[in-house]
Amino acid sequence: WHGSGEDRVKVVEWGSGFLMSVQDGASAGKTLPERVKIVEVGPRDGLQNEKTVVPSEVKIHLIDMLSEAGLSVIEATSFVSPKWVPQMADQVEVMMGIHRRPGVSYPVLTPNLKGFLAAVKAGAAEVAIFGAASELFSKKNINCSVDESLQRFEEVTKAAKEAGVPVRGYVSCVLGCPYEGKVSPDKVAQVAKRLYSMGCYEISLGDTIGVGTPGGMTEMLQAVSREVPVNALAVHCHDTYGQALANILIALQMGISVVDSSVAGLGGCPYAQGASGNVATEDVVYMLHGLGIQTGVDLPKLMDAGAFICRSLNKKTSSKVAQATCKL
Ligand SMILES: CC(C)(COP(=O)([O-])OP(=O)([O-])OC[C@H]1O[C@@H](n2cnc3c(N)ncnc32)[C@H](O)[C@@H]1OP(=O)([O-])[O-])[C@@H](O)C(=O)NCCC(=O)NCCSC(=O)C[C@@](C)(O)CC(=O)[O-]
Repeated sequence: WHGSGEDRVKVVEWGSGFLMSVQDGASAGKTLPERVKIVEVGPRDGLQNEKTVVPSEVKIHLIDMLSEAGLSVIEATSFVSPKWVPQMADQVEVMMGIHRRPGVSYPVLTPNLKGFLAAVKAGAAEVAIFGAASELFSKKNINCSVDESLQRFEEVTKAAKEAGVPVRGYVSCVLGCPYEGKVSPDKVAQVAKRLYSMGCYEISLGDTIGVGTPGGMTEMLQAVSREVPVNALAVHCHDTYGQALANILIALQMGISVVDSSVAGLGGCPYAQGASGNVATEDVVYMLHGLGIQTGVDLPKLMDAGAFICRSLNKKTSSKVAQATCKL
């Protein structure tokens, strides 16, 4: 049971029965990971696009609820220019306010050395740099070409290495760009390789506008995995066209065991026209548990976090699982 009073509803994880047939069918003969690490990006990717200012206390409470729910990686905020992304301007308050649970990592986005230094000063113990496989998206998002961005990221990874801070790397627009259209898998592989070579321990491949389908996902992952070991890859799927879970299943079948998602399916990138929210964490957890894959996440507690942020933002959840089981 989950919630209280009239809102109390029964959450049943139907997963194992239904998804066994998926295992018997689509995944037949393919080994799925026993455990998946979920990287919760709701407080950053989810909230960066909100039009009205979300109070820092709400962000802090959300992050604390997510860590209570068992998520081991929660992307907390961004150290980017407040002129570019005003919603993340309270990054220091957020980093200072959260109750850090042992064993939980709270990475933050840092586009350049200035952001990295500010993040470390605010207590960040892990950072993420974010590049793109599309020139026009790179220009719109971080105001420089892909090559220029990689030079900036070299400065960040060098400083991070000296400070002993792990760095995660993102590649955006891996399955399509809102400004350039189709993106070549080879370009994605080149950018991923550069980020990995400069010391990123994990490369998250972002379908920023959620246009990819399983065929494109397979082709792109084949190209990238020729350059970067599969165990250093993650997928980051937006769900604009409803393809995210299918694409994630493909990634799992190809040996990837790190999945980014956003509670209640919040989000979208302010510099990617048409980008909708990330795949909902609730839906990813439901699918993974149904496949018998461990996540360490308590689904009812996660749904409480989703209900909390939806109430605070006065919006409906995008999670199908939450819609099916709650009166949101
Ligand atoms: C990268 C910049 C800063 C370049 O922006 P710029 O204007 O080219 O930077 P600049 O170096 O010329 O500096 C201009 C001003 O910004 C300041 N500045 C410079 N750096 C920083 C910093 N780190 N923190 C705070 N302030 C900064 C700097 O001090 C200066 O201040 P002023 O003198 O005008 O007062 C800007 O374009 C920016 O902040 N972009 C961030 C965009 C962003 O956050 N996008 C969303 C995240 S990406 C995403 O969502 C995709 C992802 C990761 O989720 C994966 C996926 O879905 O694909």
